[in-house]
Amino acid sequence: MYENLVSEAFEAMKSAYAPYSNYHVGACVLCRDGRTFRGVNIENASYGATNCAERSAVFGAYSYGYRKADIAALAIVSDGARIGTPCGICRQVLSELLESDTPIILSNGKETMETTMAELLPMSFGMEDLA
Ligand SMILES: O=c1ccn([C@H]2C[C@H](O)[C@@H](CO)O2)c(=O)[nH]1
Ligand SMILES: [Zn+2]
Repeated sequence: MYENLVSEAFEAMKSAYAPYSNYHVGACVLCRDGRTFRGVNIENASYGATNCAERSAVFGAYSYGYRKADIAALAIVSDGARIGTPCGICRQVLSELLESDTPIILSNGKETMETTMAELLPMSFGMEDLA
């Protein structure tokens, strides 16, 4: 499943800007109307200013007016030795910007797995806690 989405994420990964870590990540959001939004990790000499690929991709979709109900799936791929999973900051951001059961496909080209935000960040903090 989601072979085309994973392929597009790998295509995006070629544009990753990662001169410090040399760890390249690509992501691709699939919207329910078929549109896709790519993202890559973009590093900075001020390391903390780095943006991850999955946040870049989801921010792209949101920038065109798509919201979590419009997002069908997210692929995140990397060139690491093992499958990369989203960092803590991305888990927090994605838990608000994706439905908890939206398929998230992770791959490093050798292995592929599917997960969800419900699995990646159980008991998450969100806007309902601010009521
Ligand atoms: O899920 C992840 C994990 C890490 N990175 C990026 C951030 C940084 O550029 C590099 C090393 O942490 O990988 C992502 O884009 N997504
Ligand atoms: Zn991240």
